[in-house]
Amino acid sequence: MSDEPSLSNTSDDETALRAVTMHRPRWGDPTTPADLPAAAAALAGADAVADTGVDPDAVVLAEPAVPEAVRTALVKLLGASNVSADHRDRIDHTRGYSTTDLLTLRGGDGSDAPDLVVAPANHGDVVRLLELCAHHRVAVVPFTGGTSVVGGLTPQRAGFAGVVSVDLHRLDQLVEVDEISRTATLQAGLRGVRAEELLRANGFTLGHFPQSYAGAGIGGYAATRSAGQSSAGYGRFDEMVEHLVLATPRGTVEFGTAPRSAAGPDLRHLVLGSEGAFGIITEVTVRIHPTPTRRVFEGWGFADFDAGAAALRRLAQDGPMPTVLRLSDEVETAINLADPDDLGGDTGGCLAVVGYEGAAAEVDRRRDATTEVLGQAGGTYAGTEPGQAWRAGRFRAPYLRDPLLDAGVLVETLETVTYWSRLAEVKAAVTDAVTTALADLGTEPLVMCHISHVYAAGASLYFTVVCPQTPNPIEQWAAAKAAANTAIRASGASITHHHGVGRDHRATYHDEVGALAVEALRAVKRTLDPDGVCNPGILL
Ligand SMILES: Cc1cc2nc3c(=O)[nH]c(=O)nc-3n(C[C@H](O)[C@H](O)[C@H](O)COP(=O)(O)OP(=O)(O)OC[C@H]3O[C@@H](n4cnc5c(N)ncnc54)[C@H](O)[C@@H]3O)c2cc1C
Repeated sequence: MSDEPSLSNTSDDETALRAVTMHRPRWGDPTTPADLPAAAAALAGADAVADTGVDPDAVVLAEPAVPEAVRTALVKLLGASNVSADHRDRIDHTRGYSTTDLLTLRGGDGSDAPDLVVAPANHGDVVRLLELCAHHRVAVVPFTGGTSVVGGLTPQRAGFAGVVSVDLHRLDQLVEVDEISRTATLQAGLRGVRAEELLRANGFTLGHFPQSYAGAGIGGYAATRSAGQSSAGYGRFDEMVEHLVLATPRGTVEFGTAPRSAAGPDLRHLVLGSEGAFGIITEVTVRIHPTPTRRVFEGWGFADFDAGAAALRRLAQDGPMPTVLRLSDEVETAINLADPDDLGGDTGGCLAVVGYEGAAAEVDRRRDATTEVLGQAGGTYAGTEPGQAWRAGRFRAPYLRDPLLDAGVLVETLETVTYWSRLAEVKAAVTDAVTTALADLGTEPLVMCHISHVYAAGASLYFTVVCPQTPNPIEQWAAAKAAANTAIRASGASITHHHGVGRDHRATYHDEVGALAVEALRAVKRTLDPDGVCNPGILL
């Protein structure tokens, strides 16, 4: 390699990030908002009117509907300071962080606000509050970081005596580190950033860094089968999980007794991805790794997306595997939203970001071997600067959505996963469907795509869509998303690789798995949650 790799501990990397308290409808640390990049203003169109939406404090909420007896019992169980009907608390637990969620709240609609926000201190509290809510038919929404983008925090209210959001932030302990087995037991309310801090103090990393890292947490990762940006090296979150503890209205169930077992089906996978529909995950034991002593992030250029995808496939199938492996298509390479200063810059072709983490000698060995494969596959080494720039900006990128929405730009993402043999077809079908749907509304979009999670058999596709807003951007996005869902299903891909099902994907998910499978899941729900109070309308 011509340039010396940097061992990075810069102030803007994941080791320096602090967990922040987010306030809907804006992202991240309120003291560090993003400015609208000058070049992005043009994306809004000539008629755009700047609008930051209704002040959240002015959003009108219904009187809390939970029966007084339930509220009194919750106060007795958790203490008055952990049972809140405060306006700001309710707003901050209203829906998630999809663009539709944000636009709905910006429009002054607080109709999905929970009646109460409660904060249990431990597993026993969670079991008891579930029993109580089941007895009184009050719907329960588990809340870890609140960053769901699929309507996972918007339960069905009809038929229930009220809705309680269970914020798990007090379950924030690193329970145990088993250095010999290299596992750690984490309470579910731990935010990802804090979990990493605690593990780092013990010489370990979890290696799970989703783009929502500033907000999301352990319970949410497990409940949604989250995938972090280092999935090539560390795996998806569901692949890291050894053991889970689930609180249900009928008591406690534990899943996972050994690293591999032939004792029937692997029941951990009933809970991973269950999105609160079967109960509340209170504790997760995960695999951990020694803190890396070397990190290198670099860029590779490819003539086009197909050439880049073929190179990634070679690595995924025959190795070696870097820790981070992602490929932007031509449009995303040219329009780099993660680096606002670079907006509009056109380097041509496609950029791949390749990252390595681990012990120094092992990183060097893996990097040399990967370099050889990528070179043979037609890649051009672009130095460490593009990789470092991506790493430095990756957790800032979500901040950009707020000024874009303020300026009248519609921006949203969607994702899917398919086999390598169908990847190009699925990419083209989704791009075409979204483009046609939005162009029909007079708002021709930019549709960008990248691969960020690879497997021997296939890869995920992640799309970012940007266009001027129409007067009704919620309906506008609904049209685009419906077209994308149809294209995804018609091309045989899955409705989601890592965002999950929630309410938004429920119908398409049921179509994907089939009626009998849905019936089987309903039977599980009936057993664990006979009154159906656990996140009703989510997943099932
Ligand atoms: C800007 C942005 C970037 C994102 N990037 C990524 C990414 O890179 N990778 C990725 O995988 N996802 C990403 N997401 C989606 C989201 O962050 C993930 O789904 C994440 O795993 C959710 O974690 P959370 O702690 O915020 O969960 P929450 O939003 O609190 O909950 C998610 C769902 O799980 C349920 N739930 C929460 N906690 C529990 C629990 N303890 N037990 C049972 N059910 C529970 C909730 O009721 C809800 O249905 C992104 C979202 C945003 C807004």
